[in-house]
Amino acid sequence: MTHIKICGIKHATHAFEAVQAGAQFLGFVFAESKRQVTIEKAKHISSQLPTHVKKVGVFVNASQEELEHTAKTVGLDFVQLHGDETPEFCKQLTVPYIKSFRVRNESDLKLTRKYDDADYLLLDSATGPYHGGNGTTFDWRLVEQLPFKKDRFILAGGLNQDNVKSAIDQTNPRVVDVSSGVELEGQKNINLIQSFIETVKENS
Ligand SMILES: O=C(O)c1ccccc1N[C@@H]1O[C@H](COP(=O)(O)O)[C@@H](O)[C@H]1O
Repeated sequence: MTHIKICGIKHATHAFEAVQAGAQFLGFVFAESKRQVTIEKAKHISSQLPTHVKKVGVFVNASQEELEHTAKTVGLDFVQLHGDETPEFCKQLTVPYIKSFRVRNESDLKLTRKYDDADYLLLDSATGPYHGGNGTTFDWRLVEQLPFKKDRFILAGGLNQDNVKSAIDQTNPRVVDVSSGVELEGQKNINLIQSFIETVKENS
């Protein structure tokens, strides 16, 4: 079964609806972004969520101190790293981590081999001005060359209710991760969150 991560949560109601619909992971963006939340806000939302829901903090080139402090304060299960964090940096972390890769070609996939202690490896699009959350897809055929086991594979980048079935059929990820694709006019939309989750559940 494919698990679901709804990322860019800023409001408790969106978190509750996503969990009710069946999301297993929720993401809070602490990196600079239109989806950025404060530690206090994320902690407030996170403290009201069931323990089976995995809380993920999204960061870009944060220090080890910031990652670990935020994880402890908010009660994060994972930190998700979208910057230039090296394998050596990641190995020192005392919190479980997801490493993100911006995929253009096969050699981008080879980089994943260096992060052998990552809990999950997330493949995202390289198209767009931001480190993530661009709402663009990459060539899913590249996933055929995946150099790690599918049980650690998170597919991200431009997913939405219309393309997630073919994304799952083509790449068979452990987790699908969506942010832009469940937003309307820059805000999370409960109907889009529900229909994304329903589509994944029907097709995995
Ligand atoms: O969502 C953001 O604003 C963001 C900012 C900085 C790094 C990562 C971010 N989001 C992550 O990007 C991918 C793809 O998102 P989308 O569905 O294409 O919008 C996903 O992993 C988000 O968690």
